[in-house]
Amino acid sequence: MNIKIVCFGKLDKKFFIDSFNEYANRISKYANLQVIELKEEYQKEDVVNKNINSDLLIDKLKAFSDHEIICMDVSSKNYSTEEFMSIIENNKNLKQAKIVFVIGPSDGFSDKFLQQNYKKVSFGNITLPHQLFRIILAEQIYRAFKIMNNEKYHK
Ligand SMILES: C[S@@+](CC[C@H](N)C(=O)[O-])C[C@H]1O[C@@H](n2cnc3c(N)ncnc32)[C@H](O)[C@@H]1O
Repeated sequence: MNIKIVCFGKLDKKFFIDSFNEYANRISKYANLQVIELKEEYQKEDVVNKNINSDLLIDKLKAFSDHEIICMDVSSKNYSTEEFMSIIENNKNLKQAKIVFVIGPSDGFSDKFLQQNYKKVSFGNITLPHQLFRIILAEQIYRAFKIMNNEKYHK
């Protein structure tokens, strides 16, 4: 299975980098994981930044039209760990299993972006910083594989 995480900016603290690498290593037993980091516009007005960053994402995601695109969005439907796992599990059975998870920029997504036909997933009604969220997403992907493979981890 091929899994991509499209996100903004680089992890800028050692503890973020180490934590993400830990889960990325664990995931590598089950899937090819690739992180695509986009350059975030943050120097203009918030609404302008949001539109520029969201338009960049829409453009980038055109290259992944053969992937299932999952947009991580705080305000969308809440997914339990098991529901999240089902998304990955459903893809696992496809011949060409390709998933892209999208983490938004610090100002979130524009209305235009949210109107695109992407599946949207929330991990709950708390807003996490995008760097920390990258680690939590990686942990949930790893957890999903452990559950799918009936391996001891999830409690
Ligand atoms: C700092 S948050 C953006 C906050 C922005 N005000 C919003 O409402 O989207 C950056 C990104 O992290 C991800 N994120 C943070 N918390 C999340 C959650 N609870 N569920 C899903 N995604 C989350 C989303 O992809 C979000 O676009």
